[in-house]
Parts: sequence; structure tokens; C-alpha cells
Amino acid sequence: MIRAAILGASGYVGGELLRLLARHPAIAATRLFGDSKAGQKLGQVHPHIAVPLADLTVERFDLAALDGIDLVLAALPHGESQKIAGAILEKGCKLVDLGADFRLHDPQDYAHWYGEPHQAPELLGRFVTGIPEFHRDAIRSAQAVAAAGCYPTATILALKPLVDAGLVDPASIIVDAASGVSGAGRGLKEGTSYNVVEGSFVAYGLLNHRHTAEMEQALGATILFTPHLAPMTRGILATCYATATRDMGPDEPLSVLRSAYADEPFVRVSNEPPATKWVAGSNGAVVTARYDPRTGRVVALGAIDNLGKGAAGQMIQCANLMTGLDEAAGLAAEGVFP
Ligand SMILES: NC(=O)C1=CN([C@@H]2O[C@H](COP(=O)(O)OP(=O)(O)OC[C@H]3O[C@@H](n4cnc5c(N)ncnc54)[C@H](OP(=O)(O)O)[C@@H]3O)[C@@H](O)[C@H]2O)C=CC1
Ligand SMILES: CC(=O)N[C@@H](CCC(=O)OP(=O)(O)O)C(=O)O
Repeated sequence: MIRAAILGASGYVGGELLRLLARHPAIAATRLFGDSKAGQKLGQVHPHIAVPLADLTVERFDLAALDGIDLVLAALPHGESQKIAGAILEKGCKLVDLGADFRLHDPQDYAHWYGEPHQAPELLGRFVTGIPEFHRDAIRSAQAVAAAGCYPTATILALKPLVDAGLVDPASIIVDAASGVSGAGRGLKEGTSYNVVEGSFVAYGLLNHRHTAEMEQALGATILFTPHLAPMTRGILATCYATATRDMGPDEPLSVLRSAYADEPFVRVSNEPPATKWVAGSNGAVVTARYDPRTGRVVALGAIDNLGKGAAGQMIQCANLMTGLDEAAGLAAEGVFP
């Protein structure tokens, strides 16, 4: 059994990691770390988790507690893992980090989009981008992986094969994406309370959402990205538009996606526009795309569960690769529907 420690175990992503690891054949969650909930039994913190995991106690992080740990899964607020990643790697643990700390390759980009200097720029080169569909071999041999953000994962899966095939102008991309409220984390905030979110649909982060940088880095593109908050618990739907580089049949982008993802266990190419419910609770992603001859534009859509392929599922998919396990161990592509 691979012994895993979870940092941020008391958060929403931590809860989803634990739900998935409870049934994982080869990775066991053995040490759980939190902050304000340190000292509490996991069953109190995450009522959806059953014994034996529910009997474990959430601890405050201590490097010595990583003795005997093979794998660290970190789901911490931005800025926290760059303080400790060096020591974790020094100890010889494999690390999958979900925060944004090690996603952007250029520390200047991090400073620009996150408003503070990077505290461990010397470690950036050691992290491989955690989207297995595009970085599988590098992830297999990596000690450290920076799992992609939720909006970027949906967007990159929908667009990258089309950009790589030269079908769309990378300078013309517009992304409108909507997220479920769990994407904002567990902390109570006025903007995510039930009475504010229910029956409403709102855009936020106009012109400056930090995920723009991650999408632009992955696609080599210039992107106008507008995130939205949708009145649902889980899910992200990204609707992406770009100017086509030439005339083509309406289904040519769909064919490109089909070839790109033909052998992928978690990415399904659909003729129909995908719904977030198709992938809720799973590590699945569903994408589709069309060319519109009337406007000369390509539209591409991607649906994921923000806590699944957008977070915990993708982390486990990366960890499976890093530890030589079956990439799909403990993961499903099918959502909870209806
Ligand atoms: N939610 C989502 O869909 C996605 C989230 N992410 C990213 O994953 C990370 C975790 O997200 P999420 O689970 O939603 O967030 P939550 O707010 O739900 O959980 C945060 C976790 O971090 C712990 N924590 C908070 N402050 C500190 C600190 N100073 N030192 C150590 N631990 C701390 C919390 O502990 P405690 O509760 O005990 O105080 C909790 O376990 C974030 O970086 C987020 O941006 C990425 C993709 C999708
Ligand atoms: C609905 C909502 O608020 N979503 C979050 C994004 C999700 C997230 O956790 O950000 P990282 O992927 O960078 O870690 C937001 O827009 O800030």
C-alpha cells in the first residue's frame, strides 16, 4: 500500500480526496492535516466519510509526521504549499499540489496574477503540469506535479487539440465558464451563501481572473476569460470561442477532438453539448466542438466536476501515474445522473 498524507484534508477538495481514497485499491490516506479543524476526528469534519477513515484525527502539519509517507496530496490555499514544498521533496516524498503555487512557470507571472512574490521560485522547474492527457510521460517520472486549476482543466481539454491542429487563431480565444459553488471552497462567504446564489447567475473576476494566466500558458494563446457562479453544488461548463484559421466542415473540430482523445480513459467526445451532471462525482470530462461557417468561428465546450477532474480526481490520476499504478485506479468516468 502507498501511504499518503493529505494537506488540507478538512477542506472540500480534502473531503473529495478522502471519498475517493476510501475505495482506492493501492493508496491509503494515513495522515490528515488541517488548520482550524486540527484536533477534530475526520468523521466530525466530513460526515460523508465512514470508518475506518472517519476515526482518524486531523492534525496540524509537522514535517516529522511525514516519516514513512510516500505521497503528499496538497489542497491548500494559494501561497501555503510554496512554504513547505521544498522540505517535503527533500524528505523524498512524491508531491501532487493542487494550489496555484507551482502551476505558472514564470515567477513574474505568479507575482502579477496573485499579487505577491513567489517564495520558492527555485522549485518551479521541478513541477510537471498535472493534466495527464497532455503530460502523461513527464508525470510518470516526476517527483512533483502541479495539478491544473478547475476552469483551466475544462478549457484546456476543450481547446488544446484544436489549437495544436492549427484550426483556431490562438489570439482570438474567448472563454465563458460557469462553476458550481463548491469551487469557492468551504469557508463561509456572503457571495456564496444560499440566499445569494439560489435562483441567480452571476459573472465575476472581469478581465483579471487568475486562471487566465494558466490557460494562456497551456495554450500559447491570448484569452479573454469570464468566470460565472452557477446555482449548483458541483460542476464546471466552459464554453470557448475562437476565430477559425480557415474554412472547414462544421464537424472538423469534432473529428480533431475524437482523434486526440480516442484512447483517453476519462475524456469523452460527445456530439451533443455536455452537461455538468454527466460527470458529477466522477473524474470524467466531456468535450465537443463545431465550426460555424456563418461567423467563421469555432465553438468548443468542456464539462467536468470541479471537485473531480478539476481537483481531487485529477490529483489521484496524477498520483497513480507517479507511483506506477493503473492510471484509472480508484477513479470513475461516469457521473451521478440524474
Ligand atoms: N474547490 C474546488 O473545486 C477547487 C479547489 N482548488 C484549490 O484547492 C485548494 C483547496 O481548495 P478547497 O478544498 O476548495 O478549499 P477549502 O477552503 O474548502 O479548504 C482549505 C483547506 O486548507 C486548510 N488550510 C487553510 N489555511 C491553512 C493554512 N494556513 N495552513 C494549512 N492549512 C490551511 C483548511 O484547514 P481547516 O479547514 O482545518 O482550517 C482546509 O483543510 C485551493 O488552493 C483551491 O483554490 C483547485 C481546484 C478546484
Ligand atoms: C466558484 C469559485 O469561486 N471558483 C474559484 C476557482 C476555483 C479554485 O479553486 O481555484 P484554483 O483552481 O486556482 O485553485 C474562483 O474563481 O476563485
